[in-house]
Amino acid sequence: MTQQDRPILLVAACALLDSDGRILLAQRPEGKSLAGLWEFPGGKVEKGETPEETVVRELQEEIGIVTKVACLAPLTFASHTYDNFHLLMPLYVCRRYEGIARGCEGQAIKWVKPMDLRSYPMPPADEPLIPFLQDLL
Ligand SMILES: Nc1nc2c([nH]c(=O)n2[C@H]2C[C@H](O)[C@@H](COP(=O)(O)OP(=O)(O)OP(=O)(O)O)O2)c(=O)[nH]1
Repeated sequence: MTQQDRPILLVAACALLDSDGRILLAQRPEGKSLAGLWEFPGGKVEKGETPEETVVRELQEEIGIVTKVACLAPLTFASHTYDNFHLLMPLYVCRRYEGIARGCEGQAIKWVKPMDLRSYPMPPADEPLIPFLQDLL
């Protein structure tokens, strides 16, 4: 695939924080691309959605917590070329939400201290995001 043929894929993701300043990571399930890697909850921005609405929806669907657009603060973004698309992924931080996080789609989840983020293999697009979280927290 040449650079010209590669579409930009807009994915919105979120660093959900607990009161101890730990970050929620979710493990990508078997059968999906990048299976087994640890990611920030989120997903593709669907037609008619803002990225913030995507995050609110995905957090509810995947992690079972309820939050609001106003509770999301933009932190940074990932911009990374994969084989079949170029990923553009805004990363939000969310500290205010209701409910207890769980893997609603059977995926493993983990609350991780900022210092320990590098112990969890992440998609290549996510690597440059780690220092932003470590500086924030
Ligand atoms: N949610 C999320 N996706 C990420 C991260 N890093 C990263 O490269 N991605 C990629 C993986 C996927 O290609 C895409 C998110 O798509 P998705 O999660 O909505 O869809 P999906 O699992 O069905 O993905 P796919 O099997 O179609 O590739 O963004 C991340 O930290 N969080």
